[in-house]
Amino acid sequence: MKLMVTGIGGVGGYLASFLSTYYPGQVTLIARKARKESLAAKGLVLHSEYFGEHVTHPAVTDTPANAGIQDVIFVCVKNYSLEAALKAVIPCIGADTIVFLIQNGIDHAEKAREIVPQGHIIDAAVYINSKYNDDFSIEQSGKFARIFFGSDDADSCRRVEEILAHEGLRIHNEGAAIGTQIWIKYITNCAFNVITAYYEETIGAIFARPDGKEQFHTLLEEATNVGRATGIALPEDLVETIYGRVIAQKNKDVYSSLANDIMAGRKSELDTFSGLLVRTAEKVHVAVPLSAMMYHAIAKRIAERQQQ
Ligand SMILES: NC(=O)C1=CN([C@@H]2O[C@H](COP(=O)(O)OP(=O)(O)OC[C@H]3O[C@@H](n4cnc5c(N)ncnc54)[C@H](OP(=O)(O)O)[C@@H]3O)[C@@H](O)[C@H]2O)C=CC1
Ligand SMILES: CC(C)(CO)C(=O)C(=O)O
Repeated sequence: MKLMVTGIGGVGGYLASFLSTYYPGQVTLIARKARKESLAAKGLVLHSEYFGEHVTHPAVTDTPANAGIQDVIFVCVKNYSLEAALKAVIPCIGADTIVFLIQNGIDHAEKAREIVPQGHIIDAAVYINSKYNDDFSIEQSGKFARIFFGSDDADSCRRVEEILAHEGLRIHNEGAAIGTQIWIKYITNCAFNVITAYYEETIGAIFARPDGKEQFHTLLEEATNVGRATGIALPEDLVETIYGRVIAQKNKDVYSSLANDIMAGRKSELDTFSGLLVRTAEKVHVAVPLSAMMYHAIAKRIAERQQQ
């Protein structure tokens, strides 16, 4: 079997370590420059609270075409890198190749369909806290790594389910109903990622603010209202379910991928979250005042920092 992972950061690094543990000799990583050199020289190093310590040695290349047609390509880049990453792996996509997308957001599958000439696209929503370190090792914190995935192609979903059914990942094959999970994750991100980026504080510190929990709840409500207005089927008690889950979360000493990127001065997925939410809200005539306020405030802060 030929498995490829492109985007060897927090999420892709974890998944690549998981895959190369169970499928040694069958995994190729797509990485560039210093990351590629490091992965080739030292292997892929994972420090994971959930999966343990692993050093694996999958093949690494910055020239995907050399790896040939793949069975599954896991695309783990940020939303804004999707187009470039997909175009680079087109030579590896045959008629039967599964292109498994792991991005936060709601528009990446549609974008991917326009780029990928053949094969089968599977969309996924991942719940994990993982990042890459300066030495390109991967650090996963928390006792969970969960993936919901699906598409209307049941055969491809079953093939991926068989590949991923191992300790170190909790998997949920949602089939054609994946859109609901994509929106549930998106709503979570439009609250969790945006509020941690707005305050540049951990979710625990935000909940200790007098209005922190209420603001988090309002962000969930706003995003849920937008989702429903677009016609997506969402559970009746969704806001309370997500709110309750995050309130009950044991480790609250965490930011989000968005907050981490903004605080580190890196390019971010702000537009993927509140930017797109605010634009969609306008189209479907739903008021999202808190999301809009936080979006504009964060965007302004990023622009000001870039000018300094
Ligand atoms: N991190 C987390 O805990 C979570 C992240 N997510 C989502 O998962 C997705 C991935 O996030 P995350 O893993 O954090 O991202 P990272 O920034 O950690 O990693 C992205 C990786 O993609 C690489 N990359 C960028 N462009 C290309 C390209 N054209 N070809 C090949 N590789 C490329 C980058 O390498 P380079 O240095 O070469 O640019 C980097 O290694 C995002 O949509 C995020 O929102 C979801 C849940 C949790
Ligand atoms: C929900 C959360 C915070 C962790 O899975 C996330 O998706 C992110 O950090 O991007």
